Amino acid sequence: MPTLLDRLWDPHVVADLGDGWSLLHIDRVLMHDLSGWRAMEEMRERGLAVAAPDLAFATPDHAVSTAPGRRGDSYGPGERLWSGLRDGAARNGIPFFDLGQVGQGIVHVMGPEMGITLPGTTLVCGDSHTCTNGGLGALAFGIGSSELVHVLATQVLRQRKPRAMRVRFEGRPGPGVTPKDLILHLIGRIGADGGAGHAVEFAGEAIRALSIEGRMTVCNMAIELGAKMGFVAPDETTFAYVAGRPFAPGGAMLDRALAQWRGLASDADAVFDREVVVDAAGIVPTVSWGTSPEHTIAIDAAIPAPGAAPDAERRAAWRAALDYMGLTPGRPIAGTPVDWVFIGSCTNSRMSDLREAAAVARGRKVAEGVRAWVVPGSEAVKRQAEAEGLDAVFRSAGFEWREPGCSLCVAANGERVPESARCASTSNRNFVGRQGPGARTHLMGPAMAAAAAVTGAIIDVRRLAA
Ligand SMILES: CC(C)[C@H](C(=O)O)[C@@H](O)C(=O)O
Ligand code: SF4
Repeated sequence: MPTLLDRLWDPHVVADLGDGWSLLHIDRVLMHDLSGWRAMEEMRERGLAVAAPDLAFATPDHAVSTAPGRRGDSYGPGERLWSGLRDGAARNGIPFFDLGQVGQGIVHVMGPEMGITLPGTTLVCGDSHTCTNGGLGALAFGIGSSELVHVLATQVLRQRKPRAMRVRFEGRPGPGVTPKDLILHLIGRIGADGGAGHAVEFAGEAIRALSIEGRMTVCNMAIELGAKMGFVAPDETTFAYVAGRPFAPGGAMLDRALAQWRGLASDADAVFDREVVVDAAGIVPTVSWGTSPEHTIAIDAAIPAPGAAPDAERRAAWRAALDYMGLTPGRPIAGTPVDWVFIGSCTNSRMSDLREAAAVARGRKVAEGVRAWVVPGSEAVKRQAEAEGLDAVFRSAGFEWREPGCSLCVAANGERVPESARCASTSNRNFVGRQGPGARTHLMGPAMAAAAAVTGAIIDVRRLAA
């Protein structure tokens, strides 16, 4: 009767600490320039050694400039974080993927792409979107700074086993409906706390049909459901993705791994603490209108009125969100003009995302008065996109083609959407001030964001003539 959560969790339990707590072995640690740098500083101050440097990996992503020709010191305040991460990694014998090298990128993009993330592994990072790696069937989750120091020093971590939740996307979504729409729709339906206290297994026909990149987009936003962990059972699609990657096992090791990985699934009679079924065929392109990822609506819907909120608390939240976003209830969300477009972030900056956006941008022009950025998720994505000529497609349409990093997703590197400007964004959080003080964010998928760029407004990409 075990669930996939049991099969991922139980083999990693080093000790049962009672009351639902376990001491877990951690198989992989990823570090970025904000949390990773700080953890290694603390290790040094306390005279602690890294227990297993060969299981840890580091790359700068948050506080580095993404301007063409950037260097580690291009963004002044980030220079210390970039060099601190580099020096900390060197001191501890941890591989560091520097700017301009394959392996550099948003930490959740580079882990899977380098074969660091493997099915069945426990993987942690001092970053809430670590759940992205669950797209490969890993038990991956974000941890706090003291936990990160603990893992680096001991390779184990004290954790409470979450409850098991399954979301089944049944049926197949229609043309023009992307993984981002699946997850935005789900969060809109069950709320930003819909997965709180749970680990979410994403399943069903629509999930099985997704590429690994699509599964990562879905798992990326598990945290926006309040779940620290989200994952998909690995299958042949997963195994084909992993094989041949730089840090993935090969030869006889791969055969042994595959034999194990094939067992990573929930039993047919597994019992979940919570189960949600979604009709994927009924989902249309979805966008956010407010300041929480649960504030999402179908592209053909009207901006909601606070009076329609389910309770008093949310009525107040909706009112404040509409005010911040400068939107009028009752008006269609489609047709809302945008000033900025951001295609990037660990949600949607991989090859499939850029291909999807480029297909819309090809032969079109960014609307007048709109600034549109494409920020590839990693150096490898950037090189591949350039090899396919996607950078040229974007550039000739008037998009800016930039260097890999988090950039406008969180505005931690000096890049920001100006105050009051409205941005169509492929990222995962539309919080107040997230893309810059006073900036207004609308979450959507890459094709929808590209469509907003070329029309100057939020629009149903399916209405753009081919
Ligand atoms: C800065 C980092 C710790 C943070 C996170 O934990 O997610 C960031 O990546 C984000 O997306 O808000
Ligand atoms: S791209 Fe955005 S969500 Fe992802 S790690 Fe960077 S800041 Fe966090």
